[in-house]
Amino acid sequence: MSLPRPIADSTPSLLARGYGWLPDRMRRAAVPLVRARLLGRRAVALRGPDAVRFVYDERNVRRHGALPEPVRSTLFGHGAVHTLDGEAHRVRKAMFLSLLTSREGIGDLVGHATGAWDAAAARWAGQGRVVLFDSAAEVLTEAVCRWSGVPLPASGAGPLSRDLVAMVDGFATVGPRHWRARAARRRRERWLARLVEEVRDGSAAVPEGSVVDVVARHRDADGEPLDSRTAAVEILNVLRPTVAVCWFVAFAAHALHRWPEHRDRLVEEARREDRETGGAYAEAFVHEVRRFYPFAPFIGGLAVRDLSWRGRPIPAGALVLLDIHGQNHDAGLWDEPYSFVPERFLDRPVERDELIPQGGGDPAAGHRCPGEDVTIALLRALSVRLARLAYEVPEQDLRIPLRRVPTRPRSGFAVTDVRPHGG
Ligand code: HEM
Repeated sequence: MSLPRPIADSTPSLLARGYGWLPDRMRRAAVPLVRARLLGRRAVALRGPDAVRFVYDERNVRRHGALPEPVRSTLFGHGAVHTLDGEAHRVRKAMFLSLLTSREGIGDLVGHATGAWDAAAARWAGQGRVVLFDSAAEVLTEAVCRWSGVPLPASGAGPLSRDLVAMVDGFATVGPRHWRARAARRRRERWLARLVEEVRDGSAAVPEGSVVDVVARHRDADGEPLDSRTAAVEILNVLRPTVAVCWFVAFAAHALHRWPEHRDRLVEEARREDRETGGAYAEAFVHEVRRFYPFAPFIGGLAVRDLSWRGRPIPAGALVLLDIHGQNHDAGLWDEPYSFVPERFLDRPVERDELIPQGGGDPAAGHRCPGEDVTIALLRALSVRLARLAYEVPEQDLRIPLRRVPTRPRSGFAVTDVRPHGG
């Protein structure tokens, strides 16, 4: 099977255009399939619920060998669950799902996060200027360490939170941000591998059933425990994305600033229902934050064999991308996709393969994010707290550049004159 004509490599264009690259290409294509060449490899990009089912079918697309080295050395780690297929993936994934989907476990994590937020908010009141992105990252680092059995460093949550943020911030770029991400990963993998070794030889103790305990005792599909470095990689695959919820916290602050009517509705619902962690409206708000604001641009794997998508050939070995950002703004799926309208999620159930900010399909059977319930619960509770917090928004650069991946409000969303109890 061959492509109609040679295609120039689009990697520089992707790096330069960021979130706009794929949706722009899609807009120009007559069919929802784009052909490109990335990192020297043939690539096709798809979108839509049918494409989700196609891409998440392991008979079509597999992950082994698909992730470029710069992404493995920053964002996910070598040997991570993201890179596995078949039985090896299912067994490793079951470990994550057991840790991340129990109602009780999520409730405990949210409790740690709201406790850390309230303590931090009391401190913010005495500070001149607070950058919400950075402060939320510290709150979430403190919470996830307490919850997962990872000892909080004596220096506090700050340096660790900056390393965890760096791993996400530097995966899709060249230059200093990328080198910071690599260094942060090396440092934290070494530190957590030592912790796993100490837990295994009995010189350190962690709570039974905690993330560190479960990962240290986990056995893979081959019956073998994880080597300590891979165990560290997987512990980081809980810590790092939990802290990455700070991107959505900054976006939630941005939304409440641009469209303040949502603030009253969040506060009013929490008061009416006596639910500190928010109700149906808070959940709809969170879904809209995850849909509307750009975070993960796309996911990808390799075509297992010669495939055909809507009659169009995809050669074996091609990189198959699912256009997450584009699908979350597809006018065929969402009315007025570029308007921020949480109510859209009150009117209809969330379809599994339509809203895909954290991947699609069934998380147990494929690679969909196992932390989606955690993300929603954390963001619900913190959005309500954010809505209740009184503060001023000083002059700053709140633009969200689409060329930067991952993006965020340029200023990180700074606030002043914080009054924790609504002034
Ligand atoms: C900050 C918000 C988050 C976003 C935007 C996000 C997004 C994603 C995306 C796009 C994927 C890839 C899906 C695929 O490859 O098909 C993924 C996978 C994953 N996420 Fe998340 N995630 C978030 C939060 C979390 C949290 C809170 C955790 C854990 C505490 C988590 C743990 C994971 C793991 C372990 C995987 C790999 C799953 C697999 O390969 O089977 N994520 N996430």
